[in-house]
Amino acid sequence: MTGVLAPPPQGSDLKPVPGVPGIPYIGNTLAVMRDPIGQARKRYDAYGPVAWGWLLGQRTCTVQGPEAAEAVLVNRDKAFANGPAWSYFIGPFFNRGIMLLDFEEHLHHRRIMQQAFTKARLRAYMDAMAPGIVKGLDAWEPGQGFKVYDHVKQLTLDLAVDVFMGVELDRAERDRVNGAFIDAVRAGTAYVRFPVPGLRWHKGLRARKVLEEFFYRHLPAKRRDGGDDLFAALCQAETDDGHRFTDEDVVNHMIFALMAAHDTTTITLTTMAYHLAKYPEWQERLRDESLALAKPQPDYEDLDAFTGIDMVMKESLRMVAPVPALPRKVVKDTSILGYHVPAGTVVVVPMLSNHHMAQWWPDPERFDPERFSPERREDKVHKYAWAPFGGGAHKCIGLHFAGMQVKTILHQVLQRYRWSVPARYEWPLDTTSLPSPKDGLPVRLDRSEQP
Ligand code: HEM
Repeated sequence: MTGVLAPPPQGSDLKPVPGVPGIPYIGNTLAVMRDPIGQARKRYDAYGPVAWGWLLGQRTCTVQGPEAAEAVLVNRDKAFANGPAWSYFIGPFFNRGIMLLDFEEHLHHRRIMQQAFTKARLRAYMDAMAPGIVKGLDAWEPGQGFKVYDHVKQLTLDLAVDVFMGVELDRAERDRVNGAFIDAVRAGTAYVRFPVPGLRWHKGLRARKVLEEFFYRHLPAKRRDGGDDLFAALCQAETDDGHRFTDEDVVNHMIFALMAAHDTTTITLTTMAYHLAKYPEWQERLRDESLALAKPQPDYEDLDAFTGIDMVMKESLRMVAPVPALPRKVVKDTSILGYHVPAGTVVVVPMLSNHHMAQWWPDPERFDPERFSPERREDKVHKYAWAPFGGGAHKCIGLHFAGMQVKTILHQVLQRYRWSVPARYEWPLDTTSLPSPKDGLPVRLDRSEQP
């Protein structure tokens, strides 16, 4: 049965938000998790761009399309807050991470953090990453059933220890920190959202303690000695007017940044690998581009020459947005595209399904990297039509880092390996949390004859 979210204020010309709430707390959650794109389409056809329903235990207003995304993410009258919305999912494990801060306080932290993402810093991260990529890829064992997702996840996790932490760890300590980190990320998607020993939430809280202890232990040396890693950069970051992070800030931001960087680049690389396996002509085109560079390891300036990799990366981010939805809590009555949205509502910008809207993308289910070619630039149709990195004050601070890491790794993979899937293979994408292939994306991996 249709019901409105809340009646608009008397005398206003705002419209009420329509929707089908469904069973309280549960609503349409299962259907949306199973098929977010199909459900979004149905909702749009029935109610238009702004509609509400129960989702994951909350009264949630889903706002579809780039115009609504812009209104929420640009957040002109500061009606939408990140902290209370994201905390519901990841608060206890990523406490006071920058994405969970709002308004003045967020801006203050963001200005300091920006110093850790300058071009000079990115160059240094790229150099720090190089040996780890070579070592990681050389250890891959060609054959049938090579699980791309699992291997890329391990690689990016190992790189995170080098580039983010910059601390020498023996294998046991590396595994302990990696394990804690994985538990903290998993906890965010726990069904049982209170600590029961053995279950995700409990493990997540324990993991947070392990990570805090680890970073506090290494912090004095980082403050003293500096280095080319993110941990050192956050310790040293200072704005022109002399603001720096406290020890507590550094620890909170490190734990959050690890999470923000790791799963997202893993998903991006896996989605690219999937499409390059399905479309071997694209794999060959990118390999030619990589071989034409004639360097095993690109320099920062070389990244611009990877125009094919860039288009495939953009198209992969369009087809599978690694952060599928951006939640916000409405902190004062507001309106979106002329609909009245009262304080207390959770608003969700569904980036994954936005990227599949036929109103904005011709033939949206088709893998077509050329749509990002200079001649076509289909993303130009609206500033927020393609927004896998979000927008506004919280726009991903690591987007250039992500591009650098993804392109550097793929360049190395293309030089060393070829990979394929059977012609009829379609990956089973799990969208119940951050997207990932249920089967790990098994491919046939062969060593490339070329150097
Ligand atoms: C392809 C890879 C990536 C994607 C798709 C991605 C996506 C996003 C998105 C959508 C947001 C905004 C969330 C919101 O508005 O609620 C975000 C924020 C953020 N990302 Fe990324 N990200 C990626 C890689 C990275 C990397 C590599 C880093 C760090 C090195 C990073 C660090 C962050 C941080 C710190 C924030 C919070 C910024 C703030 O609140 O001011 N991300 N990311």
